[in-house]
Amino acid sequence: MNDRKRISYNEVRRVTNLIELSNVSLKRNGNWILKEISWNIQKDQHWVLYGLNGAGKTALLDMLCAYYFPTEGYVSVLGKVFGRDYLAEKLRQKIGLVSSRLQQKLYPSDTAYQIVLSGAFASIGLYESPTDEMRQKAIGLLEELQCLSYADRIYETLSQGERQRILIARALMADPELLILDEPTTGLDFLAREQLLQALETIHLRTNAPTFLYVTHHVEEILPIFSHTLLLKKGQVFDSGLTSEMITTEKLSQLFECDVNVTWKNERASIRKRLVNR
Ligand SMILES: Nc1ncnc2c1ncn2[C@@H]1O[C@H](COP(=O)(O)OP(=O)(O)OP(=O)(O)O)[C@@H](O)[C@H]1O
Repeated sequence: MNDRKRISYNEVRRVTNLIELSNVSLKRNGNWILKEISWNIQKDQHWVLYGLNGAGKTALLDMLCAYYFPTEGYVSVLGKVFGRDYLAEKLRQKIGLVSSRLQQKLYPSDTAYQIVLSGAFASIGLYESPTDEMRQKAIGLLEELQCLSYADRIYETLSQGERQRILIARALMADPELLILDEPTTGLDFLAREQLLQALETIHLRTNAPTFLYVTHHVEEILPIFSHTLLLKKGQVFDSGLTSEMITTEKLSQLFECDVNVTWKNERASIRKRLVNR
């Protein structure tokens, strides 16, 4: 008799799903901020989380990083089931996070190099002695992201574009399985924005590239590498699926409840509000 362990469909599904949310709702201070969110992210997919101000993007990210626990529903991130497995710290070490909120927590007097190195320990500030291997890796990342020329500069003296690159290098120090970029182009001019997006395309080509989750309210930032998009509206999933099917004139006009025109050129989208004929 074959007594090999039978692998159930659910087990297989949970191995390929990097993130799985099923009917997730979140209540804060008496308000439902997220309502019945169901969302699966598989290892070979790169997602955009798209929604207007106040849609619930930050709340959703905070949940994925185990800062919030769902009021209702099932959440599994990188194989850790919320409520069953011990989470928070260990999980966050496997998630690279680039966000303006993280930027505010960093010590502004640290050098860019120190901030990148601190990513190896997932710490704010550098309290442990980095190994030679970590130092080499940090230098390699600074080189890859074209930040070597300002590696010894104090972080607060860097431009916003330079800071974001440093944060990406820091996030990659721990070889994350998931890289969350929360509106990483805020405050960047269009050239700095394009340079940052180009850096993401380069990271995507690495052999151990993480899965991307890119949060934005600008369709112009959606790169061809972002295969899937979730449209979030008022704390609920408006729709989700292939980016080419989500970022369309029809879909976004419904999402915004106003007539917009979405055009695609060279695999990049742009959006305009449709003018009313006078
Ligand atoms: N702790 C809280 N208590 C009550 N309401 C909250 C709390 N946190 C967030 N909210 C509300 O939930 C809604 C979603 O907020 P969230 O910050 O997640 O939106 P967002 O999509 O990230 O917006 P933005 O693009 O402007 O950053 C907002 O109306 C916000 O006021």
